[in-house]
Amino acid sequence: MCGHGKLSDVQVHFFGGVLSGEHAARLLQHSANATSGSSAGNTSAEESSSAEEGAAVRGGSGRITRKRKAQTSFVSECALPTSKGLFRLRAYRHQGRKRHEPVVMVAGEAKGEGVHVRVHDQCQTSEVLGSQRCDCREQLDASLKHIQAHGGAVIYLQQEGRGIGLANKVAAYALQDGGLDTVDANRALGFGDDERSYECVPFILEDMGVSSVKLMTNNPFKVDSLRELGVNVLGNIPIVIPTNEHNAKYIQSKVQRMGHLIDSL
Ligand SMILES: Nc1nc2c(ncn2[C@@H]2O[C@H](COP(=O)(O)OP(=O)(O)OP(=O)(O)O)[C@@H](O)[C@H]2O)c(=O)[nH]1
Repeated sequence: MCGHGKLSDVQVHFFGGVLSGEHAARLLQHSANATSGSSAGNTSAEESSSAEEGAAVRGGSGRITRKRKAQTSFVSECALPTSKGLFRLRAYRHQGRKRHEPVVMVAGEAKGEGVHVRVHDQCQTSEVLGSQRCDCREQLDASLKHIQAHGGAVIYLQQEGRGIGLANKVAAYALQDGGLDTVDANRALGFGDDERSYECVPFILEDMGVSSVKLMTNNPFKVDSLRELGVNVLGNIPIVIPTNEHNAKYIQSKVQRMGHLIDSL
């Protein structure tokens, strides 16, 4: 990208404005790296490359790339006492388009038909740093409390920022500080609206002996994605979290632009 010209020549146009100079160049480089699969320099924190895996294939560009077979494996399980009660924590490793380590919090008998399951994606800004820009931490807390009461599982995936990674999410937040909503901010950075993949979930459920689920979510796209992967989703359990002054616009964007429903799907 920067083979010709100077950084100061680079401009990124986005809804409502133009970024220029080194910042724009860096954002474009991030976007290119993050969308180029396993090439070196990937910027998603949870993504890593490993040349020894999979078969070498030649892409349309003539570039040799590594095509990996998606694979999930169980690693171990331990007891996990928490402020919300005692859980079992199951750890997996997944190697696919992105490499990550899914974990599952399990309470009660989580096997067979109609198990209450939440598939939750990492949000360090709220879950670790206490951000109120979103409702992710509250959704995680509510899900853990729910499975303590009813039995079930929370599958926690390292897909920060709807899969774009932590640093890119901060860049998206910066654009939202300038007026874009969560969808347009992703697009301005060159990402899709949602870059998450749930390809490890069917294996994890099968490994746990879960044959069908009631999914704790307000997101129809998540239900459709899991059904397309072969997960038997019997229905959803809405997770309704009161909004605050900092996340009201984000929640509104999730409903208006990403099809989230507050009532039953
Ligand atoms: N790119 C981006 N990611 C965000 C933003 N706010 C939260 N996230 C990420 O969004 C993911 C959670 O997705 P949500 O759309 O809030 O909810 P969901 O999981 O699709 O739907 P529910 O199951 O109903 O919670 C987590 O990975 C967060 O890190 C944002 O403004 N931009």
